[in-house]
Amino acid sequence: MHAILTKQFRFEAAHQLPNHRGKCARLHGHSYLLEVSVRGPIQPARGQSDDGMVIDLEQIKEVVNEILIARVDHYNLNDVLSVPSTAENIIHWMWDELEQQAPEFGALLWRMRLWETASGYVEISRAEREAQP
Ligand SMILES: Nc1nc2c(c(=O)[nH]1)N=C([C@H](O)[C@H](O)COP(=O)(O)OP(=O)(O)OP(=O)(O)O)CN2
Ligand SMILES: [Zn+2]
Repeated sequence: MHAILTKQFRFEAAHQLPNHRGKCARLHGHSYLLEVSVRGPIQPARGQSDDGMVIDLEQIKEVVNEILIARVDHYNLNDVLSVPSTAENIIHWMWDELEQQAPEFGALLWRMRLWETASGYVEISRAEREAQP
C-alpha cells in the first residue's frame, strides 16, 4: 500500500519583482507557507522506527529545513535565486534543490505547494515536472 504524506513549513522572506507593473516591483515580504508531499510504499519494517511509515516526518523536517528553509528564512529571495523570485520560480528551484542535494528524498517527492499570501499559492507535482520540456 502507498500513501501521500505532507509536512508544512513556514518561513519569512523579502523579495521584489522589479519588472512587475504593480506593487510587487517594490521590496516587500511574505510569510510563506510551504507544503511538501511525498508518496511511497508504507514500510512493513517490523520493530523498526519507521514501521508503518512512508518516511518519518522527522526526516522530512530535517531534510527540508537544512536544504531549503535555512537558505530562505529571513533572506531576500532575489539574492538566493538567479531568476525572478515569483512563486512559480521559487517552487521549481526548491524541487531542483531537493532532488540534487537529497536524491533519495527527491525520488519520493510528489507535490510541492507554496503559499505566498493567504489567498494565493502555486503548486507543482511529479506529473508537472515530468511533463516539462
Ligand atoms: N503569477 C504570479 N503573479 C504574482 C506573483 C507571483 O509570484 N506569481 N507575485 C506577486 C507579488 O509577489 C505579490 O506580493 C503577491 O500578489 P497578490 O496576490 O496580489 O498579493 P496581495 O497581498 O494583494 O493579496 P490579496 O489577498 O489579494 O490582498 C504578484 N503577482
Ligand atoms: Zn510578493
